[in-house]
Amino acid sequence: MSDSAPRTASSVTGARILLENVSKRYPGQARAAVDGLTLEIPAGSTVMLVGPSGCGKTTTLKMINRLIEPSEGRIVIDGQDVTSMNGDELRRGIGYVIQAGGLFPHMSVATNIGMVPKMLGWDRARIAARVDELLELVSLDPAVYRDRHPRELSGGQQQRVGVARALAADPPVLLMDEPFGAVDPITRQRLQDELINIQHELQKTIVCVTHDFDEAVKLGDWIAVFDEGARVVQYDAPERILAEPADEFVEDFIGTGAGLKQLTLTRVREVDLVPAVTARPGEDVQAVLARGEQAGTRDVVVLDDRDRPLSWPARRQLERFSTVPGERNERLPLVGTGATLNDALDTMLVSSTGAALVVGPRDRFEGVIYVETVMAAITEARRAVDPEDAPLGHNTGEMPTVSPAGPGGEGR
Ligand SMILES: Nc1ncnc2c1ncn2[C@@H]1O[C@H](COP(=O)(O)OP(=O)(O)OP(=O)(O)O)[C@@H](O)[C@H]1O
Repeated sequence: MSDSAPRTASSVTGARILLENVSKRYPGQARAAVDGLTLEIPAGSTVMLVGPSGCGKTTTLKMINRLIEPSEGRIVIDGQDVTSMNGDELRRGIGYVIQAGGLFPHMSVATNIGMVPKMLGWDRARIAARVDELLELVSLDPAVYRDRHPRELSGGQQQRVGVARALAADPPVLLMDEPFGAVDPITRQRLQDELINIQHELQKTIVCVTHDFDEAVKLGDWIAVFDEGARVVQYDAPERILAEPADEFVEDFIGTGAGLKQLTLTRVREVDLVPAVTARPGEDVQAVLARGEQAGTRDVVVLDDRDRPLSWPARRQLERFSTVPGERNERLPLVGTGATLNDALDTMLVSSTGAALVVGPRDRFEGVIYVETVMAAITEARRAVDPEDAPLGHNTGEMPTVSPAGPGGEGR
């Protein structure tokens, strides 16, 4: 992939993608699966493709890495027309994540993750170091997981390895097709949070297909709502789609509770966290309690050697010991900094603590969030998004859906 195009920000490693007038006609089908689609995917942003079953989401996604060849039109990545380049070469530069991870069952986790780097001719030491780095990134302990086989992993862990594999050669673009469709809701929430954290760190360009509108709101910087033939009905920021759905089709698609969905728009990292006194296993309990008193906080969080929360004992519990215990409490209410306030509330409700521990990248402890903070944030007005910032998205022969009046201009 060429490096010639300017990047929008110094930290952005993703590339801009432009679909220009792209169509796909499958043999024997009367209607085009994708009909004259023009779609801009800004560098470093996450764009979610949503719409009813069969509307052309997956076809659109797979045309970007040419697993499906477009019948017409051009696809430009980072200034380079990729429609005519070698497909295998193109795919080595684009991460691809599918449901359930799509791992090769007969290969170890490390071999799965190191596949593309190996094809690119990296030496063994560099691949091994990269595998460990990526396992850390997706919150799996390399020493425990690198030699396991996919069948020895939970669904969520397989999905994490799938993400690590897609990121292996540090591609500027990540394509995801229903990446979290096969895991239970709690694991899905956790994986979404991790993806948000990873994206915060890496700033890739992500195009993601989902059936789940809440997931689109949570993960997307921009959401493209498609109707049949990948017709762009609305392409805008989640805030604006919720506040001003372009037409009844989008309204139906959003479903009920748009007001509540606003809650999914604010992330934990955007609210003020309450600091806690942290302690290490083996520390003198009285010294820790004195520190807490001095800091005026009742929360003591015990961290492991990588700053990950082990337990969150109440003062009374702690007083029963002379030194801080090192056991891990498996039922700690944890939320990621990328989690939404909605998720934070869920976590608090499930654990009935009225508060949760917030962890950042690599599960490092960041602070405590209280239910009061969430309630206060809910009452705050939603963030304003300038409609002019919305990327380009329309189909041939239609008025562009992006106008100063916003993408709703078309149908209103
Ligand atoms: N290989 C194929 N041959 C013929 N028609 C196809 C092929 N793949 C997809 N289609 C048709 O193209 C249209 C778009 O399919 P696509 O899989 O892109 O939709 P989608 O929005 O991803 O659907 P879903 O949400 O159900 O996964 C559908 O009508 C589908 O039946």
